[in-house]
Amino acid sequence: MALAVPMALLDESVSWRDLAIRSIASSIIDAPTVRRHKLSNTEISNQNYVLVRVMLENGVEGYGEAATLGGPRWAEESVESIKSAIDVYLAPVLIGRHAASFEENALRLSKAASRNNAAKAAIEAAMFDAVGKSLGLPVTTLLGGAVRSSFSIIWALASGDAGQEIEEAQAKIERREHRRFKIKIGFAEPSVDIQRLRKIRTALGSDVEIIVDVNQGWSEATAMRWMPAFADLGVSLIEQPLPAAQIEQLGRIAARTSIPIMVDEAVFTSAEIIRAGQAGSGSVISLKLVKSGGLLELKRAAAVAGAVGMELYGGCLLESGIGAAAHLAVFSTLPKLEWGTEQFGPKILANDLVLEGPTFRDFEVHLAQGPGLGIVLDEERIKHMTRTGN
Ligand SMILES: O=C(O)C[C@H]1C=CC(=O)O1
Ligand SMILES: [Mn+2]
Repeated sequence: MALAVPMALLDESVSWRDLAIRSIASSIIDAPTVRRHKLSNTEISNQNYVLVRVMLENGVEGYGEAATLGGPRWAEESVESIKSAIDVYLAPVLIGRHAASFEENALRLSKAASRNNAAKAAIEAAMFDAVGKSLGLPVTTLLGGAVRSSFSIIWALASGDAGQEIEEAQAKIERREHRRFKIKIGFAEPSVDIQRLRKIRTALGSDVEIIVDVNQGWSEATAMRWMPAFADLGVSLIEQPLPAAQIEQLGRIAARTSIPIMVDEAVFTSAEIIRAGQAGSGSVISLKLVKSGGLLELKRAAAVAGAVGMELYGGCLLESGIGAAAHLAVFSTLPKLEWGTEQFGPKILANDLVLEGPTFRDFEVHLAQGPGLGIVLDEERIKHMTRTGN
């Protein structure tokens, strides 16, 4: 099939050849976190990413990042599987192709490998970054234009130690960084989680927003028994209480609770979003690049979710400033984003991977500025954190 030349390239200063993909390189990064982060099914004190570098014929390099959480635990992809999917199956189908043919490139990626969403999203983010930098345009412009440049930003409390979590939350409020909190639960009995939450609620007061993420840790029976106690503590949202596959069961508990349910691990594809919508499984959806498999697909997921009546929440998988910039670029173009975002990942890292990227102030995260994703990598730090020997 002949490749169409995008209109922007009729500007003779950037030729078709300039935007051809010369190389795609991937590397594994192990980045320590400032503290232990616990989920119902795993815990980390090191975040693992695959950093993707797409080099164009004009010498411009774009960056993307695939995040994981606890190896192949949060989802089936691990940094090792992502790197080999990119190197062996995905990169080869894009070399020499036009980087700005985003839809066609996404089709080629989906023909080369099914799912592998984190890997595909990282490559697509890097292509957007490289093309944006080449054209002198922010990625948001390539995605249809931003309707917001800053977002209300949620922080996750996840050490499991109420005293530590209260101190951490109070410091975040004091520094005007966060006043909305998502608390990870489900690694202890609900009665223990309730005690922990009660301490946090008492210390922080009733004005502070509290969301809980169970990460699939409960059964339907446990949820039915304990959700009223969480409602009494003023929890505003319960994320993924049941195992991902239990869409109908989730629908049954959603119908019985006064707390909105957010679907996370249960919905990756648009078809899954529609199924969840039909089953009434949740009234809010967490949007993530590792689930959608690309920036354009995330926009479609948001539209489908909106059409089945779900409100939108800008999710994360503890991305660094690289992945956060890509998420915020897409989130900024969504007509609605009712719940703001939890793209706090750069702040959970002992050292972020970027020198310039999204910034955090006044309880908001602000879009990175400049062409492409607006990020500048901290190459020195990245060199230290790059895994060698693979
Ligand atoms: O939402 C998840 O399940 C994954 C992740 C995002 C924030 C956090 O604390 O954990
Ligand atoms: Mn979640």
